[in-house]
Amino acid sequence: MRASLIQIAVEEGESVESRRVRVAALVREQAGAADLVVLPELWTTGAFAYEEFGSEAEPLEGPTYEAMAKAASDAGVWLHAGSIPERAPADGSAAGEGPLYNTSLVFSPSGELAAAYRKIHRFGFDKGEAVLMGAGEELVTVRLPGTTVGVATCYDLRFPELFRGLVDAGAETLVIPAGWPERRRAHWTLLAQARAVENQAFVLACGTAGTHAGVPQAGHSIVVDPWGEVLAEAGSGEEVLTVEFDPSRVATTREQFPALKDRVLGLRTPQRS
Ligand SMILES: O=C(O)CCC(=O)C(=O)O
Repeated sequence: MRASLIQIAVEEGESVESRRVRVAALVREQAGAADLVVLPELWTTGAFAYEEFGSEAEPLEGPTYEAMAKAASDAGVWLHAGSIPERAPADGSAAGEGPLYNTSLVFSPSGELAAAYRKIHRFGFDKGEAVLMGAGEELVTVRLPGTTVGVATCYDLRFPELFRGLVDAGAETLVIPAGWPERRRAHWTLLAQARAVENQAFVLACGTAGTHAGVPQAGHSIVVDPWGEVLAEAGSGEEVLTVEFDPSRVATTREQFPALKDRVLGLRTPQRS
């Protein structure tokens, strides 16, 4: 399987619509070069452009959905289109001013929506996404030819129990769009490798480049194999990182070093008297 992670530069000088057109062209360029294309988190606005989440929010099937569905089918690729600020319907049925979510979209090579994932762990503690957006509640996996993909978004990377849930649901390849800041780049690399090793899974983690809302982005998108080896890593600028990997290595790694079988579930904390 060949995957291309498109590490988009999110800078303030470019409008959302221009970036959408530019990114769709980058996806189309992957025709014949990749089976799976991955984009970063909230690349329309930037993950730290909190003021724009509301004004640039879209319904699930909004302009980014339309552009990415078409780009996926034009290129004939599976496309993890990163995430959008989704404005959910107000009453669950009609369009309106409902809550915001950080929602990832995955398209099949015919441009059908294969999965949507609302980010479960919201970043910002007492500000930003954590207060502006709602929390997703469901783990999401998608079956691709040759591998089951488990999806997670950015800050989710810090929560190993989410990934164990994905593994229990059959995930073999973990795809993580992000807008990770440069300030904590060491955590990004370390956590990507940790999630790969502990889950004996491929990790494809795609970040952004550039600076928006005053936050320099880490870039350094990374692909890690089930043994924890880094197969490919981007630099800090805009870049398409293409890698070839063999998804069957997940099964062989899990057979040859069957640590996942030794999990002890339901551990109890000691009672203190
Ligand atoms: O956990 C971090 O350090 C970064 C998380 C983040 O930027 C996000 O989830 O948008």
